[in-house]
Amino acid sequence: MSGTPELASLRAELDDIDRTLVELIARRLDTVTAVGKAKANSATPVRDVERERAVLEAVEAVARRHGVSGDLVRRVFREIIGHAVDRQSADLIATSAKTVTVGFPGAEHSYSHLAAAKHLAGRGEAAGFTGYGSYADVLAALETGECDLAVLPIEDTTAGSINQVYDLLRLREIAVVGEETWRMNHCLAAVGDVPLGALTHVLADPRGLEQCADFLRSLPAAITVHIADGGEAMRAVAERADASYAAIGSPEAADAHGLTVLRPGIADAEETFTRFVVLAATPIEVDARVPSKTSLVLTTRHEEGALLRCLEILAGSGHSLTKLESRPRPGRPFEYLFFVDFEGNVADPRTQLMLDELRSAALYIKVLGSYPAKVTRTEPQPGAVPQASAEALEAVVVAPVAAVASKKAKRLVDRETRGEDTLVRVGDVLVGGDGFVVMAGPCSVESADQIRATARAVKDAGAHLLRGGVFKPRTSPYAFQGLGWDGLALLAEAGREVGLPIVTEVMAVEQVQRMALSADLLQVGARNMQNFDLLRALGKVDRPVLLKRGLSSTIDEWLGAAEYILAAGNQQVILCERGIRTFESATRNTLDLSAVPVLHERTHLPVIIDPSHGTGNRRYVAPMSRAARAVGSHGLLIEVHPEPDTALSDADQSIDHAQFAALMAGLSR
Ligand SMILES: O=C(O)C(=O)C[C@]1(C(=O)O)C=C[C@@H](O)C=C1
Repeated sequence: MSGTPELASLRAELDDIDRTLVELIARRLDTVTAVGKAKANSATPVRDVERERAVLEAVEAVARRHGVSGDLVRRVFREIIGHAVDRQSADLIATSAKTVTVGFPGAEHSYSHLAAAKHLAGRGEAAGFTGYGSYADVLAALETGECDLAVLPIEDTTAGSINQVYDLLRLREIAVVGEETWRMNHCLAAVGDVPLGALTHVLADPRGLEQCADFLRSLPAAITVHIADGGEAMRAVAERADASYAAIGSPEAADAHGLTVLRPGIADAEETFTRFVVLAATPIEVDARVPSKTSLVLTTRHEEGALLRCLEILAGSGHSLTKLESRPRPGRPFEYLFFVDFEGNVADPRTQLMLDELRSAALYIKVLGSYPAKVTRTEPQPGAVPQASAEALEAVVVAPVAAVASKKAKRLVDRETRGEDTLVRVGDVLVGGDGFVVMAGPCSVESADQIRATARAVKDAGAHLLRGGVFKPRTSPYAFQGLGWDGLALLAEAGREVGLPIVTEVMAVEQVQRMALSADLLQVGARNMQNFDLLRALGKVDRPVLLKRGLSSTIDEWLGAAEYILAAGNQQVILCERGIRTFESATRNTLDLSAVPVLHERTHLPVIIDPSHGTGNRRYVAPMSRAARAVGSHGLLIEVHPEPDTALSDADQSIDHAQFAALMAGLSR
């Protein structure tokens, strides 16, 4: 150690003070843990904002009496109290004894790595950390089980939201299980104590460059070099060992690579925080006493004021919105989906009720998860969530969620839940309400020529959607099974050519995501009506679903199947009556047209009729189409083929182009 004996003795005294400070922090943490246990025994919420404010005011007053900056002491204590809340929350959440593996984007000592380490320290769990090359790579590691948790940056207070992460959250089957914040304290570091004027290159990640733009303008001679993250920039500068190269990153990364900090705190904004999401393969249950947030993805209905209605449901039920982010809705230019964060917990029956209401007001909802909140309002706002009474909280803790849910008599499909008719938008076509929509095309897509010819013919006759099977559930395994994905490409191309949205059957869970990319309406066939895994998977995509009635299903079973889709988040369901099995053998099935008025009474969902399967005989398709219209259905699904007698499937019930044109003319009479 360098310096005079006096300096050495003063430093020894400082070491002693620092040790005492840390020992006192440890003692405070022990007491905080005991306070947490006392709260757990008395159903008291973990967070007490009033108490925190009192603690901060008290320590600030002490600081002032000793001539110490009140602001400094407030900041230090905010960190300490934040950690106390983490500890108490973690004690209420079941954690495993094993070492948790955590994936993060970038190199060691990147901000994501630092935030991940901070988060795991807050949970009091042993962890191993692995850096990955991209956000998608981190999530792939989570999905394969290589990591238990993933930590990704999602927004920062100067450069805004990280869209790529929002898009991944929408697409992947992952849950948000936590959040973390990190104060970005960018510094400039190099291999030695070089004057700034001697620097020729500054390495940094794009967001770091954006956040330090003003500072960088003071180094006009230096070229900026984009690197994936600050940790990697520091590593590269250390490895290069060239004094004219500097890096922007955290002081922790500079330290770890033995670099000299040339300038600390170079970010333009005084305080830049980044918020990170913590992700896992499955959601967690958060104890009702832990201050929690819930994240979800939402698509609004095509009605005026639809977003406002959703926000009113949140606010009206006492759930404070903490973030609303809009992103483009894939496949729908200039339409948006919304990412919503609010203070609340899906384990709370009040939040469940609010979500049920939201589900029926929105078109599509995907709940990403509930998790202990880190970023909450510190000051109570006017109109903030009223503090729940002790009895109410006790009720939350005691009432098992399943018991509350099972008492619910109303379902999302029920008319009582939603008075207005649901309008389902398919491409630019609205199904439901007063409209009458005709979907027509071959039973199976057989060739490019066949589907193109029929697409043109049905369009010219006035059809609104093009149908065509590509995966065919046939009674015999030896019958034509459809052209598969190649067929879908032909159908999509034909639909595009004539300007009609397309509908086709999805048969398996694995097909759902891929099919949703090109089909405008996903059909569930009669044989799959109670394939609950398939229904749940369809509930998780933002694409409308055409749900055919099962061959031997009652109306109630059919609505139960639709409920699976709605309950999983997707409210865009059209029901399709296609005939049921009865003793009558004069027709292939018995077309139950009485289902239409029954359904109008019982559900808000649109219902259409398939007279082709319903009768199995082309002679009856036109009369039953007229009857379907008369009875109040919202549309038709009709099989049309250029040469029905040569059709590879359902030849008997297909009509040709001229017959379809006549049918359409007959409908308008
Ligand atoms: O006093 C409490 O209830 C505590 O749990 C302690 C403490 C703190 O660290 O001071 C922590 C969390 C609460 O929000 C308020 C204060």
